[in-house]
Amino acid sequence: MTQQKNVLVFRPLPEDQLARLQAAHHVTVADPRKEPDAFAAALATANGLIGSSHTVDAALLDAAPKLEVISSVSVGVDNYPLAELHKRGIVLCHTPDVLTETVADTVFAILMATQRRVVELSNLVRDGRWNKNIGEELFGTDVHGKTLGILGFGRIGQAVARRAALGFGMPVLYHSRRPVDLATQAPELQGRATHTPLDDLLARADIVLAMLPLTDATRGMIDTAFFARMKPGASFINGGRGATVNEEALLHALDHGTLRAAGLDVFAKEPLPADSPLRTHPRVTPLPHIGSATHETRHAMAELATTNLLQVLAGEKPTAPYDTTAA
Ligand SMILES: NC(=O)c1ccc[n+]([C@@H]2O[C@H](COP(=O)([O-])OP(=O)(O)OC[C@H]3O[C@@H](n4cnc5c(N)ncnc54)[C@H](O)[C@@H]3O)[C@@H](O)[C@H]2O)c1
Ligand SMILES: O=C(O)[C@H](O)CO
Repeated sequence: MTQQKNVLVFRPLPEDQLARLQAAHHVTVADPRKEPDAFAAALATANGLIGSSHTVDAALLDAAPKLEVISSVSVGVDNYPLAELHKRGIVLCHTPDVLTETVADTVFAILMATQRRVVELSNLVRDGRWNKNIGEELFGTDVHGKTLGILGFGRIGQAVARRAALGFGMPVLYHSRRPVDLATQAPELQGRATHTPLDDLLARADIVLAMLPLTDATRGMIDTAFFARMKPGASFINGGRGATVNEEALLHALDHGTLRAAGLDVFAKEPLPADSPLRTHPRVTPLPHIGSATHETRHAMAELATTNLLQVLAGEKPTAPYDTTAA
């Protein structure tokens, strides 16, 4: 039997996963947004943290001197100070793979909605403004057969590429630091996805998808020069992290450049501030960070995060550790 430890749950967990933790450990549930004092008190004795969407910094770690593991209910790890965790020997775990296909579905939904103006035209019907056959000023742009350029050709980027190439006959170009070995990683994309220098990708893609993690290298990477190099009339989709994009540059490209439209699931600041022009821009389809937000997938993420936490607290190797030395 594992020694009982102190676990701090900082975002709601499904009941069955909470019960798994409670069966093995002393568990405190305290959301820092709602119960900052209870959260701070539990932090002082916590051996394990589990949750998501909360920025962990060195000061928080100082207040958690017994911490052995943080189990994030997310695949992205940009909320965590990786070097600090490594220095302090705190294990970080995350939830890759279980959300890949769902996020790829969401990205494809935004892509389709953006190209075919689905939300805008649905609102026209809902608002009682459908009083004649729509004319070409409201036509969309084809998806099938168009060229998709992907930055961030990892698990989710490749899952989107499969939908695009195999389902919609779209040639896929991808840019990454090194070519992906399609023969071993994604054989079905051989001959359908091509490693392409960034300039070339931007000049040729009809739709550019960013599916990047937020790192020092990717923060603000999608800037004025990036949009200026995109093919005139192309669209931009972001399913990765908002802060990889300079949002002023994006707005400028929409209003004064040649960007046709943008579909965004993520923003530099979330929830999107009420005064953000991206909220109401006629050629932006904004979504409230719903990439993985299905009942099945959110449960699978919570289950994997719970398993990771229990494994580390039992002295075992977790199913999905994150390498805190990785750049
Ligand atoms: N919108 C959502 O709800 C949602 C859901 C899940 C994940 N995400 C985001 O998507 C990201 C990707 O998830 P994943 O599971 O595919 O991760 P992954 O690690 O499998 O893929 C990320 C890819 O980006 C590449 N990359 C990193 N830095 C780069 C750079 N500077 N230039 C070019 N390529 C670079 C990596 O080599 C890797 O191939 C996550 O880190 C997260 O931020 C968003
Ligand atoms: O990284 C992730 O898993 C998603 O963005 C949800 O936070």
